[in-house]
Amino acid sequence: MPQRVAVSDGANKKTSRVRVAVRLRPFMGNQDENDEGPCVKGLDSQNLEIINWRNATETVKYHFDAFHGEQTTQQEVFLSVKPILPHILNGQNACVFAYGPTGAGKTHTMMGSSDQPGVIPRAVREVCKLVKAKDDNEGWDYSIGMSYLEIYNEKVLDLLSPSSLDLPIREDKDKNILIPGLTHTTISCFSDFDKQFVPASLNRTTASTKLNQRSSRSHAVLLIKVVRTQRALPHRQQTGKLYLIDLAGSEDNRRTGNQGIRLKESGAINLSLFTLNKVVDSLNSGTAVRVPYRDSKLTRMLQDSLGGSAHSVMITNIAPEYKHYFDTFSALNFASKSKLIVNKPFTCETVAVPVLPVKRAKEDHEAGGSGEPPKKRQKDEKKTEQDGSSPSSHFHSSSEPSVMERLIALEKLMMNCQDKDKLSMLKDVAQSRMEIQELKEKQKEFESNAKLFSRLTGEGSGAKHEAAFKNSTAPLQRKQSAATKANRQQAVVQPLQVSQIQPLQQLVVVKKQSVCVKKKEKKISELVEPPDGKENFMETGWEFQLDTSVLEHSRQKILHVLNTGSLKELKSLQQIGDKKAKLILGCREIHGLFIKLEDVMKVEGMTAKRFSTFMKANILSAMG
Ligand SMILES: Nc1ncnc2c1ncn2[C@@H]1O[C@H](COP(=O)(O)OP(=O)(O)OP(=O)(O)O)[C@@H](O)[C@H]1O
Repeated sequence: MPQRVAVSDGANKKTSRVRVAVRLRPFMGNQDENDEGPCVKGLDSQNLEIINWRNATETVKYHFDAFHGEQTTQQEVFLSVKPILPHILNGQNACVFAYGPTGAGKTHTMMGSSDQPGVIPRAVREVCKLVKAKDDNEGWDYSIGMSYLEIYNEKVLDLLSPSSLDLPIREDKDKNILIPGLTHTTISCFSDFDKQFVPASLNRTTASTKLNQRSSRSHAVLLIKVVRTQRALPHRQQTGKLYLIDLAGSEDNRRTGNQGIRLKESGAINLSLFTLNKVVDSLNSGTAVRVPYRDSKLTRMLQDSLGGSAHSVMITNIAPEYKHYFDTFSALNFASKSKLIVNKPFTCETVAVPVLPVKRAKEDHEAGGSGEPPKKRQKDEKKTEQDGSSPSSHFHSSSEPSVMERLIALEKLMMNCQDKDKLSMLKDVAQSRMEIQELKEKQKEFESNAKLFSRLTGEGSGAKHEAAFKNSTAPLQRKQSAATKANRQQAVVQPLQVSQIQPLQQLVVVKKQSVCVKKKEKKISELVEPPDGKENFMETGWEFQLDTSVLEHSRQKILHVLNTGSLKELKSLQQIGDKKAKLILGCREIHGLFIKLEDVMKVEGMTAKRFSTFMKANILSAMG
């Protein structure tokens, strides 16, 4: 039985850094309603600058392994990829992926068109050429095979044999990623590949969105496998894999206008890209206990390509128009982070006679930061923070009213935190985004079930069931039917007469129209949380006993702290610790200011019950 071993290749003892190239697509003037010029400009073959959003007379500069300007040809972009291809003939893995916002040119870069073929056809042609050029006297036989799949709505679908079957992703004992059941076809030349690839690409899920007429709704992954077998004993066999990936674009749904199925797809796309971000953060931290590869199918599949055993090239596609400014800025920052990931290539080999496995030098997740000098961008951003210049009017586009707030919040957040905090905060933000998305999905599912339910139960009983449904969704929507309101008012009076509330009477004595609070020595936050966790009158309508103006004043005070408070000020709120305070800051960055107090339930872990406890503690505290 052949045994698979991982042997370190003498020629590749050095680590291999992810090479990051940035490609700027040509300006599409007619798409820019305000007819402004480009916001990004190339400086030379490695450097570019983007307008500083704080002051349009300044720019922020970035340095990458390669910068491809608007006039770059497909062949020139391919030259960034070409050097990694020979490795797959030596049993090593390589990966090329196009990353960037929707409509920025990823599919153009990877697939291209018949007259302007992209990286994928050029790379496959090159691999075929390299295999053909191998000297017979070296004593190895080569075979090339291909698989092609898409990750659509977190499902792995075979594009060569389309079906709705969600294929599993597995890992072998050498940490190679495998997809059992995925079609694998042998190809002997480029035209063999082309015959399979072109029709299979039509199976990929695409749709029209406001930002791209033919937007990829999935991540497309082409796998080219080169197996070489030694003719003589011990018939060593080496397998090299090349992943060529056209990622779906990150989407801001306020601008795509996505709804229904498009919105669901977008949720899955953004979720997997957020996870990709988290993986990059973990790898960069170098001390991560666990790199969250398994949190999305995309990152699970890229596990042996990012921070793993592959030679990788990331092509970040960006668009020059002002309306894409925020996406461009985020994509450039992500690309900057990715420069720090170091891969450790090794050769995968099987032999005909049993040999003891050679232990891989280190675990994948140890391939952390390379200790590159701090990015100049950060320095530039700091400089602009100090000068306090006013934001450019360019960004007050009517189509994107909150971009400025998001940028300001993001920057403020980054500036206020220590490096370690920054990292954990970024992780928290990504985590919250994921959870928010999941909650939204659940809520939608719940709503449609409820609608179906009320339809099934008929007209007469409909209102009753609807009321029941409204009650059960109350923690998310904070809307109350008249029926529930009445119940709550009752609850104000009733509990005062029963013994269960005895401990709380010691805490607060509240009369209508006037407020009188008697406190014992204990901390409010300790007292408002009943020890047995049961609901009591404090949980069900206590605020109705307070003077409305006092109550409103306290609520405004809390809202003000939530919206403007620094980390320290947030932590001074009752029930808010360090982690929650960071999550609130993160939530502010994603969703903007909290319009009403109930919006704080968007924060991860802030359930309706916790929110109610939080409110009680803080209102009582605000009242002194
Ligand atoms: N370098 C380029 N030269 C000419 N046209 C380009 C270039 N890059 C992109 N385009 C054009 O811009 C449009 C959007 O590009 P493309 O579909 O490749 O974007 P994308 O990033 O793949 O978007 P999505 O994530 O929505 O799939 C297409 O019409 C494409 O032909």
